[in-house]
Amino acid sequence: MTTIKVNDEQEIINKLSSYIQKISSDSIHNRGKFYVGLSGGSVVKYLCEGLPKLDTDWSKWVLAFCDERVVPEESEDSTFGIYKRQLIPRTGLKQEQFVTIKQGLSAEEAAKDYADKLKLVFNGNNFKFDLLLLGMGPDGHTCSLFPNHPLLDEIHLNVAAITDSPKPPPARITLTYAVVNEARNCIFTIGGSSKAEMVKRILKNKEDLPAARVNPVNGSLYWIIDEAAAALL
Ligand SMILES: O=C1O[C@H](COP(=O)(O)O)[C@@H](O)[C@H](O)[C@H]1O
Repeated sequence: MTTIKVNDEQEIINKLSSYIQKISSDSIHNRGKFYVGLSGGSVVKYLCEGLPKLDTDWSKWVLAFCDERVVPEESEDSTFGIYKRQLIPRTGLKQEQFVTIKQGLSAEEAAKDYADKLKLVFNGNNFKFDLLLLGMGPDGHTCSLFPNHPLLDEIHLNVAAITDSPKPPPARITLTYAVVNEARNCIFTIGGSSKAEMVKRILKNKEDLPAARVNPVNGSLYWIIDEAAAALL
């Protein structure tokens, strides 16, 4: 694991962008495509500011979601909806390159449908992302994997439904650790003082919280943390 401390959120964006530039270029050069998993929350802002500056062949990108809220695409809570409005118009990306959840389904149905779509883009059940862009909530959750939730122990499903998310909205779908820990690269970006206590509990005290369970078996893990979030380390 590599921990990168930076001064502020602007430096998070700069550092994150340089990792994405390198990993996407290598993936496209070596395998012809770049498979990336996006998160919601604060990661959206970092990506919407950083990605438009990349020098890349956007047509080679395949974008999916580490988790998604089961809400209408027009809702402020829809992670894809935000990228659609704030990222697509500023890059060469097209909507068809995003693997999205189907509208109008229950969380259970949406998770199954999303897993089927991932099977198609990955040509099978081995969902090997080149890069997962992860956030962490102040409670230590990542994706929609929350502390003390039974989904933390899900070993059969690649994509799971959750209908009792402690953070609203309650209905979501999420990648499970079976997929997360198969990724070639995982990058957490953590900014702000509200995350400082949790950063300490995970990186210093080594507590077993959801974000701490991200540990790719054959991949690289990076935590990019700003000064405010790293204050208690
Ligand atoms: O609900 C969610 O929260 C996490 C963390 O969000 P943040 O705003 O604290 O960074 C996010 O990574 C996840 O994708 C989202 O659905």
